[in-house]
Amino acid sequence: MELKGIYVPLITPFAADGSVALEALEKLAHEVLDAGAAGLVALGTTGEPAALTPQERQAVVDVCAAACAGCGAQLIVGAHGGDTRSTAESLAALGAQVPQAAAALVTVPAFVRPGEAGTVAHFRALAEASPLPLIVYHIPYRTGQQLSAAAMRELAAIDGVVGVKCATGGLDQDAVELLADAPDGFAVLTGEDAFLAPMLALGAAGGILASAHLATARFVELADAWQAGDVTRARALGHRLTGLALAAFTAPNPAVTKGVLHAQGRIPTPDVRLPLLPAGRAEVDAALALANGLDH
Ligand SMILES: O=C(O)C1=N[C@H](C(=O)O)C[C@H](O)C1
Repeated sequence: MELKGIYVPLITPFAADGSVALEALEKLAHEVLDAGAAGLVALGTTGEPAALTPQERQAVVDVCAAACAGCGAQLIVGAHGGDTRSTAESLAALGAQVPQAAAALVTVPAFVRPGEAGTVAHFRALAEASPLPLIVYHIPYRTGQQLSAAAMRELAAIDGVVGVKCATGGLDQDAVELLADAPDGFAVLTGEDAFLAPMLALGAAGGILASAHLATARFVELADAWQAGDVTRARALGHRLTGLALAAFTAPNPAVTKGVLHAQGRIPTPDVRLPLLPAGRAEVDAALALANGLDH
């Protein structure tokens, strides 16, 4: 199993009555897969998993699993828990629900700040118990826990840990150090939309990117261009996509992406659930203009 390319962490569309719009989700899933995405991420940050009921989360995973199965794409599912025991329970439940999933995307424990050694011990315990391979979701501005390149190498050495999603707010020294000598069979994916191009240039395997909803084929083309070593094409495309990637994050994710998808008629409402608020008109219009200019 190789993790490579562009994975779209699907938003969760809501109907006007506030329920999850599963038909719209299914349509969106097919749209991004038809545009060349390597797979879907169900219940990523972008899917607002904390605001969904357990039943809604299950339904979202089922829709994404069916869409991936239909075209041989990879399914990655977010698994969340405040501690090791509850995260292991979530992973066991996921393994029973979608044993065919390529991996579970597991956040570094948030708020607790267990230190690097505690984080490694957490993933070692999870990997031993998990029915699914694990991708470490490293996002220190949400979790409060930094990871050095050395710690990421320790994680990469654990059997069953198959990759890391680096979302560190930029291109930092630890990612550069890790990619300079990337561990075999360990996928470094970026979760920092505006830094996709430089991360690919350094050898990242791909990305998990909310903004890839809005121009999926172009993001796929960018990843393919770097893989093929076509630097001229990759650089030009990377520059064009950077504007869209930045515009998609001018309000807390996924508000702008939902606003654009709604304006394009692809989801029934732009609604997000509290504590998120909908994006403003100006933010949506700016991203919409860029997305329409790139065509999805
Ligand atoms: O859904 C995800 O997973 C992503 N999370 C990041 C975040 O919102 O912090 C952004 C990235 O584009 C996808």
